[in-house]
Amino acid sequence: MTGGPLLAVRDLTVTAGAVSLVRDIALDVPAKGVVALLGRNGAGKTTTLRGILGLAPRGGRVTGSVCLDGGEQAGRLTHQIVRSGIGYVAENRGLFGALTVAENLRLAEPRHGEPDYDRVFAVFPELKDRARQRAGTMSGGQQQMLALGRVLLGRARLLLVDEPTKGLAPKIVTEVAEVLAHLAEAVPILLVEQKLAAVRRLARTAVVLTDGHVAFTGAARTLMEDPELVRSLLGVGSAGHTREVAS
Ligand SMILES: Nc1ncnc2c1ncn2[C@@H]1O[C@H](COP(=O)(O)OP(=O)(O)OP(=O)(O)O)[C@@H](O)[C@H]1O
Repeated sequence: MTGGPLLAVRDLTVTAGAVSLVRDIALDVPAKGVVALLGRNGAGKTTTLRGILGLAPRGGRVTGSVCLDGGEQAGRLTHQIVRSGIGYVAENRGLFGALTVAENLRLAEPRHGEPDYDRVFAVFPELKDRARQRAGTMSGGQQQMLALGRVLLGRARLLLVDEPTKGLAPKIVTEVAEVLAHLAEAVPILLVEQKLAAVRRLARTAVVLTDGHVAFTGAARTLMEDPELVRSLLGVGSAGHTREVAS
C-alpha cells in the first residue's frame, strides 16, 4: 500500500465519436469502505465505471489517469486491469440462471492463479450451502451475493458495483444492502446506487455526477442531510430514490 487512496481517478474522459460522455472525472476510493457514485439517469455513472476499466463505446476513447495502489492502469487492456485487482459487477449481474451456484463460480475462476474459494465462502458462507442450487431459483439478494462472490474469486482488491438493487423489491433491497455492508468489511467498493436509503446505510463518501462531470464530492451524510442539495443534484427528496429508467 502507498498510504494514498487505493484507487485514484483523475481527468477521466470517455468519448463516443466527437461527444464526451463523461469528462475530467476525479474521484478517490480509500482502502476501506464504500464510495457511492450517484447521479440522475444518463449522468454518466456506468460510463465512469467502464472507463475505469478502460472501456469506451465503439469508436470512442478513454483518456486520463486511473491509479490502483499507485500503479497506473490507463492504457492497459481491460483484462490486465481486472487482473491487477479491479473487479466489476455489471448491472445485469452476468449470472447463468440455469447453472448451479458451484458452476457459476467455476466459470468465473481466474485463468491465471488459484481461485480464492476460501475468501468467497468466508464472506458468503451461504454460497457453499447453496452450491447445488440453480442460480435462477435464488432470491435477488442471493443472486447478488453470487455475482459478488464470482468477482471475489478472482482476488479483486476493489469492486466496482453497478446498481445492485435495480428493479428489486424493497425487502430485497434491504437484503442486498446487508450483503454489501458485509462485503465492504472485506473489500472496498465503488458503488453506483440510486436508492438513497441504501447509500445512507453504506457509503461514507458520495460523488455526484451531473451531465458527465463531478458536481459534488464529500461526506455522504453532508449530502443526505441537505434536502435542497439532494433535490438539485439528484432531482428527488432525500427520503426517496432517483427515477429509474423504464425497461
Ligand atoms: N454506447 C454509447 N454510445 C453513445 N452514447 C452512450 C453510449 N452509452 C451511453 N451513452 C450515453 O452516455 C450518457 C451516460 O450514460 P450512462 O449509462 O453512463 O449513464 P448512467 O448515469 O449510468 O445512467 P442510468 O442511471 O440511467 O443507468 C447517456 O447520455 C447515454 O445516452
